[in-house]
Amino acid sequence: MQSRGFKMALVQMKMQREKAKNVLKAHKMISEAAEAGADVIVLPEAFTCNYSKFPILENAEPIDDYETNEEATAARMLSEAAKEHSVYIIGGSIAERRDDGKIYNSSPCFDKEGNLALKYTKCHLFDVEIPEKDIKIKESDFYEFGDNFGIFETEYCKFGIGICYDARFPDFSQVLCREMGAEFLVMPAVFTAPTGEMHWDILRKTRALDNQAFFAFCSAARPIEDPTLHQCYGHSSIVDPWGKVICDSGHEETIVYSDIDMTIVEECRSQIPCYSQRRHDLYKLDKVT
Ligand SMILES: NC(=O)CC(=O)C(=O)O
Repeated sequence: MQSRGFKMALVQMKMQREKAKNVLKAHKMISEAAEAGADVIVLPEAFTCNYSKFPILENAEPIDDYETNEEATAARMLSEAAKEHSVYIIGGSIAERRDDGKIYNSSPCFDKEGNLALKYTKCHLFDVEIPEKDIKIKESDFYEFGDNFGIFETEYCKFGIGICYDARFPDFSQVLCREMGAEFLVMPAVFTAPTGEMHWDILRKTRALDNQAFFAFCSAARPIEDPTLHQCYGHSSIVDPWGKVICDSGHEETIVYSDIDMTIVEECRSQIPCYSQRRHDLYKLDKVT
């Protein structure tokens, strides 16, 4: 019998420039969350470095052979922490260097035995220019595009994984939920503060509502005291399938917890039966891979 209740922790850590310090801090915060009773622990996007071009390249590491490759310090820490505390870890994201020498933005997810159960690679890269907000970012200058979907199966539910900008693509989330059975979307993120101000709240609610699923954003904390670092929005949060925000962290370094009851998904989908009332005689989702 599937267990439908669990505690989720969103680790909103403040990153520094040095990878080793970030890995150490992530381990400490994971341990704190596990000791507080969390069953599923989520980290932010790019938690090994402050989100910007040069630290990302310098801090890249392999993921697949994390058990034997000495360079895989972050992935190995996540695996060991998952096993040590017997928790699921959705490992934010790590700049992943593959054998071809190219860098990907990948989210490694570990089961309670510390096995790498999923590696999802960000498939929508944030290439945008908004002059009025002084934002010019071209992630595709330093990351390659991913091409897989991320379903992380646990005894609680299937989690659908996306990273940051992925949240802006409704059909991506719909494929995860409607085609692949995810009931809980989890997106590690470091939205810019101005774009977060404009869209974070709308996006977290609409992705939950249009899939009648739980939705979590896990951000880094905003390093206000050092303007040379990436100023992300913060506000790690969870929205339930009815569109209600059930926790929100603000922008300081913290861990936010929520007790999740997955039966709300069935309740919501049966009371407002959008799933069964879709007009597939008129339109369909087009999943191509
Ligand atoms: N940084 C991102 O990937 C996305 C973001 O900041 C936004 O969509 O806004």
